[in-house]
Amino acid sequence: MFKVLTYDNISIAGLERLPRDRYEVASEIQHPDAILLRSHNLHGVPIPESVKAVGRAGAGVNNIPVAEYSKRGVPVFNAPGANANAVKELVIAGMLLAARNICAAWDFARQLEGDDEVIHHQVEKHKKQFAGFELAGKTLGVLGLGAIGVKVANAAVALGMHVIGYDPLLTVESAWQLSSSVARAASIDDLIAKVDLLTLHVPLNDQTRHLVNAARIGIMKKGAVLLNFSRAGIVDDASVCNALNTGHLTAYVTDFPSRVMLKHPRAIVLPHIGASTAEAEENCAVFVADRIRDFLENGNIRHSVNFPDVVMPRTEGIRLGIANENVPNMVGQISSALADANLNILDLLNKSRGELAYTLIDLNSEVPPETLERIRAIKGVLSARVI
Ligand SMILES: NC(=O)C1=CN([C@@H]2O[C@H](COP(=O)(O)OP(=O)(O)OC[C@H]3O[C@@H](n4cnc5c(N)ncnc54)[C@H](O)[C@@H]3O)[C@@H](O)[C@H]2O)C=CC1
Ligand SMILES: O=C(O)CCC(=O)C(=O)O
Repeated sequence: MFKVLTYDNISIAGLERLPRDRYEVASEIQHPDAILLRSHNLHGVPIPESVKAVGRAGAGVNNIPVAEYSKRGVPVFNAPGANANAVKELVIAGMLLAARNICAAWDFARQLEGDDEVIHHQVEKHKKQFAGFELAGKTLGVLGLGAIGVKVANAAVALGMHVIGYDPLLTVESAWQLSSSVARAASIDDLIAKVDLLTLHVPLNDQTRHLVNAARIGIMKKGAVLLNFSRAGIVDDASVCNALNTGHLTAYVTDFPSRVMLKHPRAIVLPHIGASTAEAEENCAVFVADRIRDFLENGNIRHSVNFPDVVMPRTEGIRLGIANENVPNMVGQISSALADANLNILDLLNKSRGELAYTLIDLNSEVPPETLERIRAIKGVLSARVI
């Protein structure tokens, strides 16, 4: 039996990918083989010795200390693109909420009193304060053209907007998906200086923390709208607050509320619901549960954020999965240990990614415990298990 510890609300469709006759899945469990989570913060949470894999049912992994798991030879999986459509739809909604002052107009309408004639009179008298602008013809800047950014850019083109994008690490896959109408900015500053609305779709990391700060807001057009459905921390909220106060920014729309933004009349703050649709929750949970299962049962790695993709079809025999540092002579030392135990290698696949590597080896017979311990003791081996 494999044990899977869950945090957060994981879609049942995903949990059902882990059959009950082979998996014990619970929110409280001792010695888990894997952790399945959404936004729960794992920073500072001790890593149980037993954990072999972590699955993030979503895109962002800034809630997971990936480097610490890497040192332990534990792959962290996510679900790239599985919730992108949900976020795209909320971003489009966010642009419309801001452009048409929908939140303030709704608040106004809900507090009206009196009979229909009075209400009608009040509506016609005051509606001018909620006059907005149309998205068609406006310029949208999309920072980060990954799974979400590409979908947002293409949808904005379909709405008649001019779209400019910036992503120095644009993948070939994203480039294929992106509308040819999307123009390319030369830099972040070039992008944000040109746009009427700016939407952020980058991960939170050391390069993107406070990427939108007072200096950058200063070069945005007066009256621009900022949308942040990426992460708190990418935007310096205090600077955005100042810009909203002076009118330099017309609106800030986000699903990452903070104290300074909560009650601000020009901020539209939502709970973190970008990915909260039945479809996205199911897509993410199914995607990542399948990856966790394939890793636990076959040692295969697909869509890990820290290890390379290593997938070998399962044949007869015993399989060894070894995570190691990407340094010379690892495979040589592992092979020697196996040869000394008189084990014959049927198949072997070794791949590296940055400082890490992963090796799958199919063998003709059982690995003696002392051989496994010898492999684990090789300098640079991070984890090794018989599968
Ligand atoms: N509000 C919500 O509920 C959700 C928020 N997110 C957030 O959105 C982020 C993006 O998600 P995806 O598009 O699925 O990820 P992705 O990995 O497909 O795309 C991210 C893109 O950002 C680019 N990028 C990285 N650093 C950059 C920089 N400094 N400047 C410009 N581009 C940069 C990358 O090259 C990549 O193309 C996630 O990391 C997560 O933080 C994701 C899903 C749901
Ligand atoms: O699970 C969620 O609702 C959070 C989604 C998210 O922020 C992500 O996938 O990065």
